[in-house]
Amino acid sequence: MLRFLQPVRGVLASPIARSLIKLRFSSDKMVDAAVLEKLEAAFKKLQGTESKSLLKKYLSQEVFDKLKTKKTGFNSSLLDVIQSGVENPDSGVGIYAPDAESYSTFSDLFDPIIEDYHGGFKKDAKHPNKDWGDVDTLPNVDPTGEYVISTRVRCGRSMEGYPFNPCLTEAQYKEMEEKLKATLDGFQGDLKGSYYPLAGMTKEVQQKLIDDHFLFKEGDRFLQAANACRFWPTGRGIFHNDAKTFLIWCNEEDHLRLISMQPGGDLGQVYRRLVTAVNDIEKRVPFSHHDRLGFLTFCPTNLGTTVRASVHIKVPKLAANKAKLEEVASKFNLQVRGTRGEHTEAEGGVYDISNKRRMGLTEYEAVKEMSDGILEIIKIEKELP
Ligand SMILES: Nc1ncnc2c1ncn2[C@@H]1O[C@H](COP(=O)(O)OP(=O)(O)OP(=O)(O)O)[C@@H](O)[C@H]1O
Repeated sequence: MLRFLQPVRGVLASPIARSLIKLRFSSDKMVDAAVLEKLEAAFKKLQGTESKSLLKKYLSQEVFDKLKTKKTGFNSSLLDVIQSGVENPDSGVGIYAPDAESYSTFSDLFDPIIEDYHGGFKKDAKHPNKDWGDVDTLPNVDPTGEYVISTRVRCGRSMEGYPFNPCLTEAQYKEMEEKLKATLDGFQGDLKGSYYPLAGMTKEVQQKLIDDHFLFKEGDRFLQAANACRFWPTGRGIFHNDAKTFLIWCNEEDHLRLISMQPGGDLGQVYRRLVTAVNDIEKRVPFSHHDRLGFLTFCPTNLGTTVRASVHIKVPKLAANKAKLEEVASKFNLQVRGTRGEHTEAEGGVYDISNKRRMGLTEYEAVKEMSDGILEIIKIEKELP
């Protein structure tokens, strides 16, 4: 520590040096001068943008000063948390947790963002226990098949004992992929399938899987700026059953994404399949869970249930008035995305509409929120002249 502080003694007048000296006796966990300098530059850059991100909204000078010298046991600093939002001022949120400890070390920034995003999950709130509810009670949201093109429910899981993307080593990526592969034989019946590593997959096959909405896209600038794409494509891949109705993404944004999807609006069937698969894999792989925050994920928007239930839906009358569509969606706590997912545009009038909140409610309630909202959206669409 002392050896490290000596070079800055000559510049005691600078705010960076003062912060370091102040913390010298209070904590072993403090960032080095180079990181602090980058952080100061990043904060200045963010202040100079018109960004509408939650990062910009909640990273006040006071919060910044309180957090800028801290780091976690994995050496993650505030820079690791905010760099994606700084690089991408068009981010909706703009922060990621490089490791689980970040949620507490940088709680002065995470907590208000979590509360804002998840509709009032306060810093003293506790996420409810996992509860998939009565899996036989969710409806087909569009029995006539006029509006809903496909339905998908996904959840994220982190393997216990591993940090998130920015802190993973190449060896850990490989190890995690092997661990997943070793469990996949356990799937029975229509969940049975094969694992396809990204390394070695032809570009044509990869692009077809992306175009068909089965596989994550490559080169996501938000994840790249968050330092989440190191050693790509090592340790990344996709498992799917023959019918491509049940899929697992390995080491994209989260360690695992478990996905159930199919054409049409039969949410009940999609949900039952996901619940069966998650219950099955949870018996074989231990997942990171936090007492207060629920299941842990890389992005704070996914904490808690981690569930995003979505439909691809065509509502031409509502789409002709995007403001109205957004108004209805927000009334039902829904999020509207483009056809290829977050940060994309609607193609041919097809929107991806999903539950926005994932914390402070159960898995069942999160999916029900989407279901109720979509039923209402279809009703409004039918009533419009
Ligand atoms: N209901 C749906 N039917 C078909 N494809 C869907 C549906 N919902 C999402 N997708 C597809 O899933 C892929 C991934 O989308 P996207 O990355 O937005 O969401 P995600 O996997 O839930 O993760 P995240 O919220 O972290 O971005 C995209 O190709 C998207 O079009």
